[in-house]
Amino acid sequence: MGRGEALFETKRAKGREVYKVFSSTIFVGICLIWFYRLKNILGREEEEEEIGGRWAWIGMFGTELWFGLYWIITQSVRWSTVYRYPFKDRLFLRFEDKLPGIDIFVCTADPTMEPPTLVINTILSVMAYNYPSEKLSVYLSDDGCSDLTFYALIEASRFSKHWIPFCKKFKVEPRSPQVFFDQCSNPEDNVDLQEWVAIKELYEDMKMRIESVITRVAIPEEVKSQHKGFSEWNSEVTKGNHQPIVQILIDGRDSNAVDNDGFRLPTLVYLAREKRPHRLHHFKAGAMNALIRVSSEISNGPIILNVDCDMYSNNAETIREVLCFFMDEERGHQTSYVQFPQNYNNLTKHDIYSNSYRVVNKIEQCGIDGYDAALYCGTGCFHRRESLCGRKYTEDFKEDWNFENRRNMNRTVSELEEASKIVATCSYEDGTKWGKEMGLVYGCAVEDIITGLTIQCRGWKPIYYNPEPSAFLGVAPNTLEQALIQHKRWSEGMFQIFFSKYCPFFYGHGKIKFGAQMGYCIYLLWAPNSFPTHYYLIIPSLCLLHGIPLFPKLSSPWVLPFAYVFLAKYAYSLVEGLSCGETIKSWWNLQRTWMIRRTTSYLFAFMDTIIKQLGLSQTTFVITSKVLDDGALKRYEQEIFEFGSSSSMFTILATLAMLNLFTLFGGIMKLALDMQGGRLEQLVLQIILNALIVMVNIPIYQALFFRSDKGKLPSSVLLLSVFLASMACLMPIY
Ligand SMILES: O=c1ccn([C@@H]2O[C@H](COP(=O)(O)OP(=O)(O)O[C@H]3O[C@H](CO)[C@@H](O)[C@H](O)[C@H]3O)[C@@H](O)[C@H]2O)c(=O)[nH]1
Ligand SMILES: [Mn+2]
Repeated sequence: MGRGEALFETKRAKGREVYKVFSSTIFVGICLIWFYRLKNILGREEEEEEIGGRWAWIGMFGTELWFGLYWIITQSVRWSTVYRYPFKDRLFLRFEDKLPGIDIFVCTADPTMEPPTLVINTILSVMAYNYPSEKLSVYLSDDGCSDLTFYALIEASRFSKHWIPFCKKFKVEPRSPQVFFDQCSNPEDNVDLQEWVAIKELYEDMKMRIESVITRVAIPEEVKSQHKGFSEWNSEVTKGNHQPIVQILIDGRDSNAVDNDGFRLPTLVYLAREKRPHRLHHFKAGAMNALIRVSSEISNGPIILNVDCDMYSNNAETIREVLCFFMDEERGHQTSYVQFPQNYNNLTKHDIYSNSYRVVNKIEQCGIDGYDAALYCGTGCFHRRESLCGRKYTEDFKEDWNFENRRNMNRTVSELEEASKIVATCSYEDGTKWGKEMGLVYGCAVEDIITGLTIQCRGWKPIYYNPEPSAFLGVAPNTLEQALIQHKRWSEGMFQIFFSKYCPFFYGHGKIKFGAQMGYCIYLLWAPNSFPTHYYLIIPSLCLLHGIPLFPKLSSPWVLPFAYVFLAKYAYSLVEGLSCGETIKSWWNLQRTWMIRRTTSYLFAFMDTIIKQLGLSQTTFVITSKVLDDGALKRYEQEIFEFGSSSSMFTILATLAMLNLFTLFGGIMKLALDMQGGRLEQLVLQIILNALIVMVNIPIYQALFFRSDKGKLPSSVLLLSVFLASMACLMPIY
């Protein structure tokens, strides 16, 4: 392999031309549907008089117009799919002795929802990367400012002396100890049995110590005496009100900081940035910006990896692969960040809450990448420090990869800590560009997406890379409520971007490609999908009950576009899903999940966005919990829907389900009594639609009527939903 060969390659997906032809036929179908609606609304007056439902028809037109336009937007990312291939052997030949320093940021925010053992497993997995340890620096940002998390990190720093050499010696994968021991309850062939038993025991002991401290709530005095850092937690410190805390637990420059085999350890730093009441802290974006500054004082690596506390490294080689995208002589200097997909290790077989995002990860993200606009998704992302800190891309930009040049070797640990505290105060950002043009952008619940967009608009070209096996694995929300809360935050944050000055069509105009602008809008417009979906779930069913036809009759040729668009779209979606690794059942679950998200999370997100636009409330960030009680966990594993409370979201779901049940039976009964063949022919499509909705809702009926476990829907929800659905059925339709 000679010098100068590219360090990575980009390939375009095949078969896109065929797809373009196919999607054009769907487009024709959609236009015909629009035409049919318009024609009927405008020119059907006499007939109208007797059947009624004019407004219902107008609503159908509006709904189908929206769905059609939204479908067009989703096409952009299917026309330009690219795949990336790094060559890490070439990197090895050219750069092995010149590898740069890497700074790794892990964010945590709450010791109960994000247990310290989970956090340190992530920390240990990234400390153990197959990379020169003295060039790695790992930073934990603790927005919970919890001495329990701090204690766990001290324990992890000690355990790492055993864990890192063990991983490197036996090429262990994955390098999260918990996951590693869970996955192989018997040591594999390549691992020495004695050493395996010894290290497992050390791990279990450590875990027990951490958990026993957690159950005792307060840290025992004898533990506190082990480290000076505990003195920071005096009686006045609370989560939302405390001084900045920076503790360098391992100083990678120190020649005494070595593991059991005598090799240098990575730097390890604990950070709790200052927080004060009445001071906005900007959630994760604020934490990340503090991390950027603190790390620039301590290690100042040119590349920053950022992971959420649950996203452990699943492949020890990842850093070298990523460096190919940054260090390629030809194109590397354009790369701002390399984003990996968010994958999870706690998915069930048929993915009941549709957390796998297989099509998004394998097609849509690659499609946006094809327009040089890979999305930044907040975790599993390697950034170039310069581009993240607001630098504009210029052709002559050249990174200084030299490790020694960048790092301050002379300052003592306490000098570094003091300097870091200054940049981690609340007031440090006052009057600066942090949160606007520097670092992560403030004021949006999806700080990641908006930040990625601004970086692209500064001329950089990010990369999306989806290797096998996954580079990172995390914890997906495993109750319905958690999943919906997450989607509410996401869809709200994204819709807010659409309305802000960052709307890709304006902000990105002339800076990113039009396809990319459309690609962004697939996600930015999640929230407004809620109304048309509600409409389609309610009105055709009610009209069925009232005998008002909304679709062409079966013998009319106008049935064809409806049937074609529906069948072609769903058949394609199924094929696409299966090709990305969905099962038929998980695909079916996905259709249900979309319905549920759109009718609940997106509805609330839409309304809250409007309220925020009016200036009536502030951005918040509701953290998704990563723990579950045993009963709920068991139900999750058995793929039984978890409700268990009477939240308003569940009431909406139950009401929609009951309504469709009533209208289906009511509508069919009425038809049967009527005995008019012509009527039936006119309402067939509505019956089919209504029946499909009922089928999708089966788990909700089970939770309402047939279950007795804790995760069922409470009877108060049943009563309320029956009441609301009946009222809706009594409503006249115009
Ligand atoms: O005030 C806060 C709130 C959250 N976090 C951290 O942010 C991360 C993501 O929070 P989580 O509750 O797990 O939300 P998810 O929906 O799983 O996060 C996804 O979506 C977020 C944007 O909504 C991105 O920030 C995340 O990176 C992305 O994984 C976690 O590590 C938290 O500890 C903070 O550091 N400070
Ligand atoms: Mn998460």
